[in-house]
Amino acid sequence: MTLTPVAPLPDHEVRVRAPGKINLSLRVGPPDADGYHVLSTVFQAVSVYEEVIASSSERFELTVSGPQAEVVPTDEGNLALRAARALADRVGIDAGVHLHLVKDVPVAGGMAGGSADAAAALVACDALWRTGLGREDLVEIAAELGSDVPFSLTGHTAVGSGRGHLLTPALTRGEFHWAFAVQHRGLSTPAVYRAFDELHSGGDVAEPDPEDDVPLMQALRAGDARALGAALHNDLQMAALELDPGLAEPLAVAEDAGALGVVVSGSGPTVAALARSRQHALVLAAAFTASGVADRVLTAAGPVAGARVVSASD
Ligand SMILES: C[C@@](CO)(OP(=O)(O)O)[C@H](O)COP(=O)(O)OP(=O)(O)OC[C@H]1O[C@@H](n2ccc(N)nc2=O)[C@H](O)[C@@H]1O
Ligand SMILES: Nc1ncnc2c1ncn2[C@@H]1O[C@H](COP(=O)(O)OP(=O)(O)O)[C@@H](O)[C@H]1O
Repeated sequence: MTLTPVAPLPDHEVRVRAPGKINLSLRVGPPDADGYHVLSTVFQAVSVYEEVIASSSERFELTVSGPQAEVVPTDEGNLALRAARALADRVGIDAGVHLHLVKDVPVAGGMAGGSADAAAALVACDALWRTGLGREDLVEIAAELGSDVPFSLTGHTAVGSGRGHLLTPALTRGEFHWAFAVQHRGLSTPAVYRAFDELHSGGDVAEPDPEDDVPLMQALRAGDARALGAALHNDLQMAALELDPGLAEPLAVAEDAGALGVVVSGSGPTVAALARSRQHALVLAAAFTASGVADRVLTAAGPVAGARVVSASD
């Protein structure tokens, strides 16, 4: 494809918001030749947001603010910067960008904050540089950046297969309300997958079967929070608990406080508790706070949309 990008306008700025996610179900199969695991997962985007502000610059630059800004890499390891470079390479644009990340999604928390930043950077730079690419092109670049990045673009609720990057939208009714117990200590995603492999070194891992999530999909379609709570599932939870045994505490606190269901989010260590209502989510959050089992406590609702432009100035 030959594209002739228009030079970015000076002082042009684009703001994009992208959500964090939880895995309502995460079923993990054996690793493939590259060490990646075949997944069957159900993602839900929740109303905890990253904001990426992209502005014209001759260089690729990045600044970060938010509750854990000091632990976020600002060099080439930052997924948002990698996303901007990947898009520039794809369209052959000879320009840089300044990205400012306003982070709210927990860092290394299993809620895909870095993926949200990458998706937001793609959408922001696409608008800034007026690349003319289609949505499918952005999804393709997203999948090269990380397994969770396509979902951060898409949002809502979706079934993920392959490495988690092949998405099918899921039907849902109404809103679900969540409380999150966040740990600043974080967990490394590759380390949790390695711990999963060690726990299953006897070779007892089968290909994940989406049929196992039929009750969960029915609960989503019916908007039945109680049935959803009973169907939450995470094959990585035991591995996360092995690496961070302290996670048993927020899991127990949420159960004692009457959560409809409680699960480690993705590779953890964030613990997600499903509430009956917005009000009940505040009750669960108060239980997390009062028991001192979290460094930070959040409430949110889902599903919400994926990465979207919120404002653009010419
Ligand atoms: C566990 C999950 C569940 O949604 O999310 P997080 O908890 O990280 O948010 C994902 O599978 C994480 O996706 P993401 O964080 O994008 O992973 P990637 O950058 O693609 O890969 C990071 C590392 O995770 C492992 N990995 C990732 C995906 C996958 N299907 N199998 C894997 O084994 C590999 O060790 C890989 O080197
Ligand atoms: N934009 C970013 N925000 C946060 N972490 C990032 C970013 N880019 C790269 N990283 C690195 O990726 C790691 C995991 O990122 P994150 O997406 O927050 O967690 P998770 O994969 O658990 O959902 C971080 O510990 C950090 O070293």
